Parts: sequence; structure tokens; C-alpha cells
Amino acid sequence: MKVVVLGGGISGLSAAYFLAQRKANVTLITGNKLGGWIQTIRRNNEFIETGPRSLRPVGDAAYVTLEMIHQLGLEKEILGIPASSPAAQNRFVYYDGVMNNLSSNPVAMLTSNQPILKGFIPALLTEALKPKSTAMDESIHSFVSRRLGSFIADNMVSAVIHGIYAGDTKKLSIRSTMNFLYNLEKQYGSITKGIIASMFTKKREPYRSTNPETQQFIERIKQFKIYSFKKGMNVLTDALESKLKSMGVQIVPEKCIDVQFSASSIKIQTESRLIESDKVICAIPSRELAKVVSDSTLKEKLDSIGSVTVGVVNLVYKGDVLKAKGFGFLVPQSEAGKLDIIGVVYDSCAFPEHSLGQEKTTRMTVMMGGHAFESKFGNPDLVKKEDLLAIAKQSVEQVLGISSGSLLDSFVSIQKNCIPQYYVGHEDRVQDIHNHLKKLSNDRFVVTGASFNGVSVNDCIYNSRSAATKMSQ
Ligand SMILES: C=Cc1c2[nH]c(c1C)Cc1[nH]c(c(CCC(=O)O)c1C)Cc1[nH]c(c(C)c1CCC(=O)O)Cc1[nH]c(c(C)c1C=C)C2
Repeated sequence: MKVVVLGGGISGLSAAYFLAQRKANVTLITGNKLGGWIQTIRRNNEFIETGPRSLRPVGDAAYVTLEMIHQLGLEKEILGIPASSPAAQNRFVYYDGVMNNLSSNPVAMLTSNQPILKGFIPALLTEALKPKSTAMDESIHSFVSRRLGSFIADNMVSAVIHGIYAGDTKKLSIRSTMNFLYNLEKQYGSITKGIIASMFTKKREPYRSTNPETQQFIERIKQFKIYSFKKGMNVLTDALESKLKSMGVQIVPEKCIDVQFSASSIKIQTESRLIESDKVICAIPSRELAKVVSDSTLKEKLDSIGSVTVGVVNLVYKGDVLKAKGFGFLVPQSEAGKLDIIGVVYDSCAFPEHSLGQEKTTRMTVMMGGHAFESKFGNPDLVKKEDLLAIAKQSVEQVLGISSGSLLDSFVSIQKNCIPQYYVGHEDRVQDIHNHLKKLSNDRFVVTGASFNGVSVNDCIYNSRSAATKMSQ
């Protein structure tokens, strides 16, 4: 069976891998950026990441990722962060002019007297008395305000959503982004009642590898809170590329410029060739696919899935400049008038091994814009990188009390449309796209990737595996 995979990011690479494992004849059309958003850069003595920088080893999707990592022979390349590390324990939210610690220890957090936790315990206690909504979907902000009050929605939840989607809680769907909370209300009438009830319900068996050695490896890595690789995240995409070559996958480093559906096959036009295939797994962003299909209804549906741009500024300071160690800090939407950044990851706290020099350095990544990119900084194509650098530097130095003379290196990237946004109604929109594609291609063209069903690297790999299983039947 001949299958074409579109997309050279983690979704495309892993879809090609799972198909090749299932003995399909695979052609992978990667475009010119293998690895997609995963890009590690070695600068002087530091590895810096401009995209995803760590993985979480929790849940079925994570276990599938770990199984693949083991099959790729990367077990010795892993850098794990134990639960005792400050990077695993402390996540800060900059609110009301101070750093609030959303510590991984819930008792320590709830008994602390931090401004962001004002009214949190009473809100939790009264949540169970609030009526259940019958709406099929609503915004995160509306859901959280209804159940826990607008203070928690505006501050704590807005900060957390900045740290995952760089998105606007008033537009994002509760059903598609925080499905566990949505389901608790639907099933038990309340989040708190649902949490208590689920403590007494039997849990579904987690995903297990059929290979005992692989399962042992998964159990070992599960002990970490997060992990990366000794030479950064590109270790994973590079290993996939090498493996695909050794499995006989044909890699075409060209862009797809046209897709035609016909009764018997699908025709993919790249910059220099026309490839005809029985089946296609499309793992490029929804809006990119919209540009290369001619069916106007499909185009419109694909274009309705939005995305946001994030300005990513990597900074390297001389010495240890962080007074409080942790994963980093987030800035809620309520602080947007005071600070022009949405979050900062303290990379050197999590992965000190990514600094190779003799002298101590502090590496951090400042995230800017997201849903507010255009209103804050203007058109992403016209924004000057030096302006973003100046804002990022000034913001972290002010908030963290760092002396400006200690900056050793910086790197700015503008990641245009890097995070898909699951707006209210996303679930129906995605179903509509699947149904339409089914009609057009008789189930021979499926879409996967971060635009549809989960933005994390683990979700992308898991969904690519499901698509590969479906296509190889
Ligand atoms: C400030 C911006 C961002 C930071 N990370 C991301 C953005 C936009 C991107 C991102 N972060 C997470 C995911 C999902 C993948 C996953 O591994 O689950 C994505 C796409 C994970 C995540 N990061 C934070 C939270 C609460 C989560 C959810 C899962 C978890 O609990 O680990 C917090 C967080 N993100 C950033 C910072 C600075 C931060 C906390 C201090 C940066």
C-alpha cells in the first residue's frame, strides 16, 4: 500500500514512522523545515530551544511517545527532571507586582497567603452548589467564572492558559482545551463533586507496551516530572529522520502546492513533482492545507481553525541571576497593561546540562504576544526583532531584578501561527472537517496534527499513530 505523508514536523515524522512500522510504502513530503516547530540551536556553549523544550511522561499519549523513543534507541539520550527539582516544584505567576508560587504541593499552595489565591478556598467550597450548565460548549472564561468566580478566571486560569495556548480564555473552548473539567461538570454536576467521586471510581488501565523492556523503560521515565534530551529536542526529530531513511521511507524536502481528490487516488503536486497515492495522512497545519486544496467549502472549514503568533526571545545571562528557582513564571491577561510578555521559562533551572561551558550561565526564554501579538506589536511580518529583544530584556530585568550588563547572548524568533487555537465550537468544526474529507476522499485522506486534537508533542505523536493505524487497515 502506498501512502503519502504531508508535513515534516513531529506529526508528519511520527506518522511516517508508524506507517513504515506497519510495512506501508511511505513517501514523506517535509517542506523545507524538518522538525517543524521543534528547533534546537547550539550557540557558543549553550543549547537553546525556539519551540517545545520538554515533554511530560504522564498519560497514554506520553507512554506512546516513550515507546517510540525506546524503539529509536534514544534511552541514553534522555535528561529527566526528578519531582524534587525546583523546576518540577515551582511555577510562578506574576500577579499584583509579586511572584505567586503555584507550587506542585497543593497543601503548601492553598495555605499560603498569596494575592492570586484570594478567595480560592471559599470558591472551591461553594462550587458544588452552583447549577450545572446544559451548554454544549462555552469559553474557558465563562465556564470558570460560572463555577469558581471571575477572579480565578481572570488571573490564575488566564495565566495557565497563556502557558499552554498563549491564548485568550474568552475565546478558547472549555470542551476542547480543558476537557476533564468540562466532563466533570457534565457527569457529576460540579468539578469538586467530580474530583471526589473519581477518587472512588476504577481507573481505566493505562497504555502498556507489549515489549517488557520498553515497558520497563516507560516505568523508569514516568518517575520524572518532565524530560528532554542531552542535546535538545532535535535529538528526537533527527533520530526519526535517520530511522525513516533506514526503513526505506522516501523523503521529499519540498512543499506541497496542490492537492487533488479523484475517485481512484489522490494527487499531490510538490514544487517539482506530481505524486499519486492511494492514501494520504496530512500532518500540516489546517490553515496551510487550506491554501493547497481547491474545494472552497473545505478551504473555508480548514481556515476556521485559528492560530496565534508567539515572539520567542532566548536570553543567556552570566552567572546565576535567579533568586527563586522554578520552571518559570506566567503573566495573566489581567496584567497585560503592566507587562508586555506572557511568560518566561527558566531553561537553565530545568536543564543545566544544556550549558556546556565552564562558567555558570542562566538561560531563559521569554514568550511574547500570543493572542495579543498583533495588538501589542503589530504585523508579525513587520515587527523588528530588536524591538522584541528590548522589551523582553527590559521586562525580565525589571521583574527579576537582573542587572542589564550581565546579558551574554540573545536569539529572537517570531513563530508565526505556531499554536493552534481551539475556539468555542472547535469539536464540531473538527468533526465537520473529518466528515467533509470522508466524502471527498472516501476515507483515503485523513488530517492529523496540532490543529485538531491536542497541541502537545505527545498528543501529536499519539494522534499520528492512530491515523497510521487507520490508514494501514
Ligand atoms: C508562556 C508561554 C508558553 C509556555 N509554554 C507554552 C507557551 C505558549 C507552550 C506549552 N506549554 C505546555 C504545552 C502543552 C504540552 C504539554 O507538555 O502538556 C504547550 C504547548 C505545557 C504546560 N506549561 C505550563 C502548564 C501549566 C502546562 C500544562 C501541562 C503541565 O501541567 O505541565 C506552564 C508554563 N508554560 C510556560 C511557563 C513559563 C509555564 C509556567 C511557569 C511557557
